Amino acid sequence: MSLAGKVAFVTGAAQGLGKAFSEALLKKGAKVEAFETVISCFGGLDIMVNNAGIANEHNYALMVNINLTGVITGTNMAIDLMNREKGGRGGVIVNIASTAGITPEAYFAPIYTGTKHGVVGFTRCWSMNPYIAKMGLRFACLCPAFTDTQILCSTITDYPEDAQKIIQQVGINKVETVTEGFMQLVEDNQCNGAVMVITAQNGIQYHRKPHGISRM
Ligand SMILES: NC(=O)C1=CN([C@@H]2O[C@H](COP(=O)(O)OP(=O)(O)OC[C@H]3O[C@@H](n4cnc5c(N)ncnc54)[C@H](O)[C@@H]3O)[C@@H](O)[C@H]2O)C=CC1
Ligand SMILES: CCCCCC(=O)/C=C/[C@H]1C=CC(=O)[C@@H]1CCCCCCC(=O)O
Repeated sequence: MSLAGKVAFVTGAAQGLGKAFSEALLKKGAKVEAFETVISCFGGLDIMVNNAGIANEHNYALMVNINLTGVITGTNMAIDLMNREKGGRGGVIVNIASTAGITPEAYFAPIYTGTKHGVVGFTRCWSMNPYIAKMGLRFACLCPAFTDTQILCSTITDYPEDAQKIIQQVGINKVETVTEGFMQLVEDNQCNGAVMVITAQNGIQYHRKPHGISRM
């Protein structure tokens, strides 16, 4: 997908990965906008990134609301705006999960892990929907392991030694590597249903191979 002139919306773009994703999209010529103005200013939406998330095991209602309900709400709103059958231009929806959404390895974050499993399942399910080809939509899920942003300082302070052990085992991703993987998901038009895993040890890998929407 050429990104020149495309309109993107990234949730949680004030800092961390959301900010890096927005900057990478802008560099390629996309317009990164606030949701309220995408229709009035740019006539539509092409790229939706549900990125906002927190790590707070003490307030599970808030975390489920932001990490899972937020992704579902953002996806539903984007589908409405992007659906070709309803006058939209089609496009891609990228949901940001975590390796915690695939393999639970740390006992201290069961709720965070649950929300991210939800994001992976939700996104994969949409990618298999036979109607999305007509709607002109594709779906992908990005699952980074620990990455060098502020979220790392959150709830893991409750279990600093255990967290440190896991972090030492799996390492810490650079934001640049995660952004590179993210841009692959956005730019590859044939990529639907990808679940991309990014670790410091193994770099960018696909947990589930993408399938082209044309073959559905
Ligand atoms: N940094 C890491 O180790 C990893 C992060 N992730 C995921 O990546 C995503 C981005 O996180 P990071 O950039 O790392 O963390 P971060 O803490 O730097 O950024 C999170 C962003 O989400 C926004 N946000 C939080 N609650 C919000 C709300 N209610 N409404 C709107 N925005 C809200 C914040 O303002 C912030 O801009 C999250 O979904 C996180 O779970 C996934 C795997 C690893
Ligand atoms: C190997 C796990 C990588 C998890 C990457 C991630 O999303 C990290 C987020 C953490 C930042 C602060 C936290 O409290 C978050 C969760 C910490 C551990 C999650 C591990 C889940 C698991 O793999 O069991």
